[in-house]
Amino acid sequence: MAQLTRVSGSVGLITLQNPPVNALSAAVRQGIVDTVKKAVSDPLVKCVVICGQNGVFCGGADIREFGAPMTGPPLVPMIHAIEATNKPVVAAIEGAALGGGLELALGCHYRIIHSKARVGLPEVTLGLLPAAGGSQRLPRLIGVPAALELITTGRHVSAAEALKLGIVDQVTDDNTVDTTVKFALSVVGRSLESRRISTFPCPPVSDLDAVFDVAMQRVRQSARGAIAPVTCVQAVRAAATLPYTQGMKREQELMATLFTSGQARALQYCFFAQRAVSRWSMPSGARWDTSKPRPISKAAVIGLGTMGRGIAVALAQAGLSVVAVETQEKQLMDAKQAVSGMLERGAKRRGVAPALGLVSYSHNIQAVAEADLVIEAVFEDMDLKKKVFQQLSAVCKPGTLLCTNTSSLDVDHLASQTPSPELVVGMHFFAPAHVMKLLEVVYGPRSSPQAVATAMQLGKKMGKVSVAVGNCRGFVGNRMLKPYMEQAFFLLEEGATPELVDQALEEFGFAMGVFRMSDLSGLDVGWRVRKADGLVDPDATSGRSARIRQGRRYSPLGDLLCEQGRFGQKAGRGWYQYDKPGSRVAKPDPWLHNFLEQYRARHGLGVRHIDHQEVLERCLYALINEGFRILEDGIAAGPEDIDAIYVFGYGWPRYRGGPMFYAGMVGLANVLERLEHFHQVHPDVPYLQPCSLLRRLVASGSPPIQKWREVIRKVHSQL
Ligand SMILES: CCCCCCCC/C=C\C=C\CC(=O)SCCNC(=O)CCNC(=O)[C@H](O)C(C)(C)COP(=O)(O)OP(=O)(O)OC[C@H]1O[C@@H](n2cnc3c(N)ncnc32)[C@H](O)[C@@H]1OP(=O)(O)O
Repeated sequence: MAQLTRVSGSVGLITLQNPPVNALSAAVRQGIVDTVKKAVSDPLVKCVVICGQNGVFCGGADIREFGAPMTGPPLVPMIHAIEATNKPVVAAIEGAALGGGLELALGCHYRIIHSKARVGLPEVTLGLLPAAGGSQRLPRLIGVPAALELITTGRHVSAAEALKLGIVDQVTDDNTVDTTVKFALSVVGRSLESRRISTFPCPPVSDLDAVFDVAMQRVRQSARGAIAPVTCVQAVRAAATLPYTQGMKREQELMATLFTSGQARALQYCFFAQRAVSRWSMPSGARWDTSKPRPISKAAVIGLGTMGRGIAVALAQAGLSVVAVETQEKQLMDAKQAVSGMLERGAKRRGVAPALGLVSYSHNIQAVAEADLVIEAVFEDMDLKKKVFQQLSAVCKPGTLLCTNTSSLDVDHLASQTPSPELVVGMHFFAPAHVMKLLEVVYGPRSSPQAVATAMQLGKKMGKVSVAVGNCRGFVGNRMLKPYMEQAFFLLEEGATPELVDQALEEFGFAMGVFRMSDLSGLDVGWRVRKADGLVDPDATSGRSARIRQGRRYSPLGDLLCEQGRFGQKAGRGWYQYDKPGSRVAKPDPWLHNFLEQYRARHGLGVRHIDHQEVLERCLYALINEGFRILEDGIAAGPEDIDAIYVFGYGWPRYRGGPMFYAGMVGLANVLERLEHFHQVHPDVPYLQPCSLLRRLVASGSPPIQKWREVIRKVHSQL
């Protein structure tokens, strides 16, 4: 809806009304068309101000409407009509003017913005381009290079920067609507000829081809397979090289290709998934809206290795006072320096003062006595963590929330070391903890809803995408990673190379293939876990039995590399070779290829041709299958939780929506059929056996992902 009122005698004030962000739904667009017409034809109205209700100008097109057939008046002619009026129209921007919201403002003759508001054309993050004239007007207003950067990144711009770039005409600290009303009155009678951006020529650029070549190269490199950034460059090129009308035609053509693309659907799904995970629920029925978090002002971190340092930084940057504890003096001194450095660099980037004073350091665990919440981040060893939890129980004040940053150990077992297991949750950060967006909040069977609510709220405060998950080996992310990596190892046994597997996964859109990733994180990490699980058997050297452990197919390849000291990047060799330890440039290693050949010969393994399709199906479908098991087990409440975890923590390409969304896109029946095939070929690989929830979903007609929860609920009610 949009409402027209007359204020200050002769100003037609149009207020967009569609909470929470005044998105341009069909009703709002209709409202704008009607009120503009009315204001223009009202002789008492001399000028028009457009604003949004509740302190937000407009969050853009209503993303919820994208999946459905278009109704209501289209945006492009609506904005043209505003630009063409003979009465000045001024946008009063509070909160945000994003996407179609900024395009609407660019159709106005002037723009006044509040100093705390921001503007931007983030369509590219939704797999789209600014197709209500944004790609044609913005370059005409601020020049091609600046517009290219804003449109291809989707970056939000502060009011101050918007003024500097020339996007807005004035910044105010006062009441934006009052200021804009006065401004509108002051420009009544002035010619509007020079205020219609569509009539501007694009400011000339000296070497246009070079500018676009560089931009295209940049987006191709950083977008890794995403089509919208490339299309955005093409649209801006149209602005720079074509008359406005033809540029608009091109904008629409390009938008049409994006609008129906799977990538746009995936990215829009991610937008809502990111927000849906904050509405968490537990199998007990506890929920986000009925569980009240505790206030946390003082936190503590135990253990200042890489993870502990990052967590301390994340907490301090969120404004909490932090006690950082490390028992070893030398490690404590190193950590102090490292944490201060990270805080200083972060503050410089964000243009704020570093929160150095918020962190205090101690080698004595007694220092955490007054903390409201403690995050244990010591070495991944159950006995050590148990000891820390026992100490914490003795030291902390009553009611302190005890959290563990374990990546796979049993949170409930740790909880049992304390007299208040309801106050224990997992807070699984991802390295580097002050940078990575994902936080898995792990609840055990005894964790209280209040403890979960507190950890989730703290995650939000730290700017994380926090996902509440149940307690099981590896939780959600690492549990799904296991079958994925296992398939990659098996593919090497069957004839693939690390390069082939990684190339297939990187072309799919992963930032790094499984072997490069494994070299980066260190092969010894998994080796230690496998040893603890009793899987590593140094005596089993040849024959089929050497590749069977605990009754199922097993590849000892990773163990054999570790026995050679090939721990990955830090050792200068792993699945690849590196110029020196710590170098990041992975090169194919003839030693490794020779080693694989000898290994296959020793075990009598035939080599066959493996193509990218098989790599993707084996690795990804095994991972997805485990995702369905996780849903079936109630470890994740819905597919959005799994997808958010993979997109924000595991480098899954956002434009593919996450593993569960991807399964829906390729077709659940297809995934099931391929898993059945692979399981038939490899009956000794339980991870390839299709999960019963997947069968159930296919049997119920492969409903859209939004309906999976209904099927899952039915499955759970029958258990
Ligand atoms: C056939 C081919 C031709 C087709 C031609 C079509 C022509 C189309 C022309 C123009 C197209 C324009 C494209 C766009 O405008 S796309 C939208 C661009 N806008 C955005 O990307 C902004 C998205 N929103 C945000 O960034 C934030 O929400 C923000 C506005 C900054 C507010 O942030 P915050 O205060 O943190 O609040 P939340 O993010 O939690 O959001 C609150 C709730 O509002 C919902 N929301 C937000 N934006 C939208 C939107 N644009 N549409 C619908 N809903 C939106 C959000 O989901 C939250 O809801 P909930 O609490 O239920 O999760």
